Amino acid sequence: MSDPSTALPSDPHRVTSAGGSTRVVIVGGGPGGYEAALAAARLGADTVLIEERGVGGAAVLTDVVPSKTLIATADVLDVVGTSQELGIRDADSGSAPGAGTLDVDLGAVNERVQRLAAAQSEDIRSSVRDAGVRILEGRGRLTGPSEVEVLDADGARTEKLGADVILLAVGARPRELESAPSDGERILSWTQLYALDRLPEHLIVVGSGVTGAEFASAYRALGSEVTLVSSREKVLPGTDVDAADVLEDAFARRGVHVRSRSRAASARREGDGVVVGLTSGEEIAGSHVLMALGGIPWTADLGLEEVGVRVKDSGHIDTDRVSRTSVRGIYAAGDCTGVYPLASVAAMQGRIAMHHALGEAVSPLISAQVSSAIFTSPEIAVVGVSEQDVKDGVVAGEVLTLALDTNPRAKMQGLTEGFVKLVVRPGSHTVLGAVVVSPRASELILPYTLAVAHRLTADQVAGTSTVYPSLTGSLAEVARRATITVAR
Ligand SMILES: Cc1cc2nc3c(=O)[nH]c(=O)nc-3n(C[C@H](O)[C@H](O)[C@H](O)COP(=O)(O)OP(=O)(O)OC[C@H]3O[C@@H](n4cnc5c(N)ncnc54)[C@H](O)[C@@H]3O)c2cc1C
Ligand SMILES: NC(=O)c1ccc[n+]([C@@H]2O[C@H](COP(=O)([O-])OP(=O)(O)OC[C@H]3O[C@@H](n4cnc5c(N)ncnc54)[C@H](O)[C@@H]3O)[C@@H](O)[C@H]2O)c1
Repeated sequence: MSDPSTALPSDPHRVTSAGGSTRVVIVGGGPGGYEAALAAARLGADTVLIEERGVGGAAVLTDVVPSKTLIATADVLDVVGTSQELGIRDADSGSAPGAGTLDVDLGAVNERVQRLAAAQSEDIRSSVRDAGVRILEGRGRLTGPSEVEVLDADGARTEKLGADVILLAVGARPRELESAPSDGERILSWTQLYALDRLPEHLIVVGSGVTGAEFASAYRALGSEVTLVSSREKVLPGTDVDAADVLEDAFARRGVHVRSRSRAASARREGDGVVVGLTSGEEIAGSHVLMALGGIPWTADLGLEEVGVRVKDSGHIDTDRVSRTSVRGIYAAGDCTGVYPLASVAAMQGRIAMHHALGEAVSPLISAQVSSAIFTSPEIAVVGVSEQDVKDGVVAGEVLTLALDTNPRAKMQGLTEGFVKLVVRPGSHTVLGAVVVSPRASELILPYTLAVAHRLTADQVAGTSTVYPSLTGSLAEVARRATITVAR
């Protein structure tokens, strides 16, 4: 997909209601839906948001907010657990502090997680309502190209809404294996983890995508024994290979057992624990298993086929870069489109849809400018063109990497893991992409995201003042080296 950078005019053929303001109906109240609702209301549309489970969506209630809140606790323990070199000792034993000497009250952690998620959901509900959006509880379903019905929990229709513009932002749910049905106690999906009140003794995590890697990292830091069942050669398929290597080393150092090239075939309860069967016939015993096999879009019973909205084989709704579906007036955003399953992208797609539908000029989604982070220890953040794109000949680029252990601040903080990688265009040295692997990489990636979005050159990044000592010094330093090396 190529990404034009110029703004597109709004759809000149878009439908508007006769007379009054445009009627917008949004199905799904996650980031795709609620950000769209806020945008539509601000643009003067008569806006209704239909949500079945809770405003904020899975992002706020079960996915992003809960996982990152849990990880906040895990991060503290990870720092403490690697603080021996900094001279920190356990007061009683004098030994290195860590999982063995510190206790985690998982009940308290999860109580905090759930409180925060509920509060965040309520905050969003209030801002959406205050913006003038009507919020309806129930399940939305298309009954025509400009009509949506609302069903209650028993499937009875409570309302039928006419719409000039419809946005579908229904998200996705965890994929399950039939031979490993979750029971909410020991065989768990990621949405069920927060009901645990005691730390699993031995958590088996199946799936080494972003979700599996984040939970494996977090639960190990919290003190569980962790086995990660990875179907691939390396963890985090599709991520920068050097970053995946750093994470595998970090897992090894922290005692996460990675079972690479292993596929789970089943999971069952046995006694006080679980047994995960691999396709090889081998079995792994643990106290709990987390199935992290990716998501399935909630598109099956949405009336899409009847109305003619084109759906891919995967169940995702087919959209273009301004979030239009194949049916005029119907837009889609977020995980149900499968474009880039991130909360930040869902929100962007939702806003873009509303701006387009309501007559504002819009910039289409530019995937090459999307930054994302994996919240493991250390974190991995990426933006733009990857080294793999360069190797595959998709883009001409030069790649420079600088290990973080040369950075003075990293030395002071005792950081040994991580690096900064920059991809620049040969000749112009325009910054095309970057990877940062370090604590708080999710924060450190922003200067590179700005550089990619605004086509800054490595010289401009290198010439920007950085604080001494700071990890950002390495962001400028690798850019400096890029200009010298590439110029040669
Ligand atoms: C464990 C985990 C951690 C993640 N961490 C991050 C992260 O750190 N950063 C990041 O950017 N992304 C993260 N993601 C991805 C992020 O959660 C999703 O990309 C995001 O939730 C997508 O937003 P959405 O609006 O498309 O859907 P959702 O957040 O899934 O919301 C969709 C809503 O629609 C509702 N709905 C569904 N069908 C109907 C219907 N028929 N009628 C009414 N309502 C309906 C659902 O109840 C749901 O509330 C994470 C994902 C997981 C699984
Ligand atoms: N920090 C973040 O931004 C964040 C965090 C979590 C998820 N997400 C988003 O959610 C999306 C989905 O991530 P995910 O990790 O949930 O799903 P995924 O589809 O990326 O990964 C699932 C993994 O499970 C493996 N798998 C499938 N069946 C298996 C089996 N039987 N045995 C062993 N392994 C098996 C797959 O090969 C795959 O590698 C990501 O692309 C990401 O955008 C983002």
